[in-house]
Amino acid sequence: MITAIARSKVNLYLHVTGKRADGYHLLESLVVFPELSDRITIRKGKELSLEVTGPFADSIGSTEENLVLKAAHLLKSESRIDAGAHITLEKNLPVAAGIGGGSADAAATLRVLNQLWDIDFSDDGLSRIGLTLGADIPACLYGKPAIMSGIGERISGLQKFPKFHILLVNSGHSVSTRDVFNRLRITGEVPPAGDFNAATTRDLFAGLTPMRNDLEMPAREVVPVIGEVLSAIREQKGCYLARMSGSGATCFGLFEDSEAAEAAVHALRARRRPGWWVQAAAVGP
Ligand SMILES: C[C@](O)(CO)[C@H](O)COP(=O)(O)OP(=O)(O)OC[C@H]1O[C@@H](n2ccc(N)nc2=O)[C@H](O)[C@@H]1O
Ligand SMILES: Nc1ncnc2c1ncn2[C@@H]1O[C@H](COP(=O)(O)OP(=O)(O)OP(=O)(O)O)[C@@H](O)[C@H]1O
Repeated sequence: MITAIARSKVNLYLHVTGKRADGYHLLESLVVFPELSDRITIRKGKELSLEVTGPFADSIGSTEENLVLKAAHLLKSESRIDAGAHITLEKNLPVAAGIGGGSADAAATLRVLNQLWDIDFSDDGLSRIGLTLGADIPACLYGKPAIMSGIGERISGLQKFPKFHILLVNSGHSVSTRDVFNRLRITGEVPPAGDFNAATTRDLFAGLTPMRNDLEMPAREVVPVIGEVLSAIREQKGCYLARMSGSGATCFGLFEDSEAAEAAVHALRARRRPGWWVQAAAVGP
């Protein structure tokens, strides 16, 4: 039996730099992986099966459509292996929330089954398979601070990266990534790429300030309450910057120390609207 954590993904900025002929968008994004995660447990078995538990188990669609099972079936066919597995997914992260939950789960499944089934695919091989299921899967397979580009397949790790704390707030409204990209109108200049091999937290936060998330405006058309969430985060003492992650609707605030981030969690939980999910976590190199 192998247990693996599937960490949330946050896009600290996300610039859309172009569009491919097939409709997929070219991106440049700094991704990090806060210590908030789903959990995958896999045991060897004859068939492939999945059980979903945890606070957000009921938010996912059918088991057959779960990215965990899709990843397992794909790995099985790509490796032509005759094996099964019993998989349990503890779903702790909100679904369709812009923090990569499904992609993180699929990435963890590929990694664990590659080991459990003795397949020995390389990281690049797993990444190529993962990309066919979701553009965020290569980044989630890498799992460390990185600049993501292309449609998500190009991952460039950062050599130096400081530690900080992140506040995550989701209003409970799920967002379709496809819908948000479809609403996007590409206009204006893309801010120049920064150097994010930052030694200090202050340098990192300062470098992020002129950046943006180009998906915020289209996501706010679908979920207007994102504006209220961002304001509520910005009001918190010690919050350096607030922004939306991925295609939304989860928004984040950046803090230098854990005390300020935890105080913000308490303050927001005390006054939150029903259904708001509020968490804080460390982010590190
Ligand atoms: C927004 C991000 O979360 C940023 O990290 C990702 O780009 C989205 O990754 P994902 O959820 O794994 O996305 P996918 O499941 O591959 O794609 C969902 C839909 O989003 C659109 N899509 C996705 C990624 C991308 N680079 N360009 C796109 O236009 C496509 O319409 C696609 O059909
Ligand atoms: N294991 C899974 N966890 C979450 N969602 C899943 C899973 N498997 C399939 N899905 C489906 O995938 C869709 C997107 O969910 P997910 O939570 O990955 O979105 P997201 O957080 O917006 O991801 P991203 O940040 O990569 O765009 C949902 O419609 C959900 O029903």
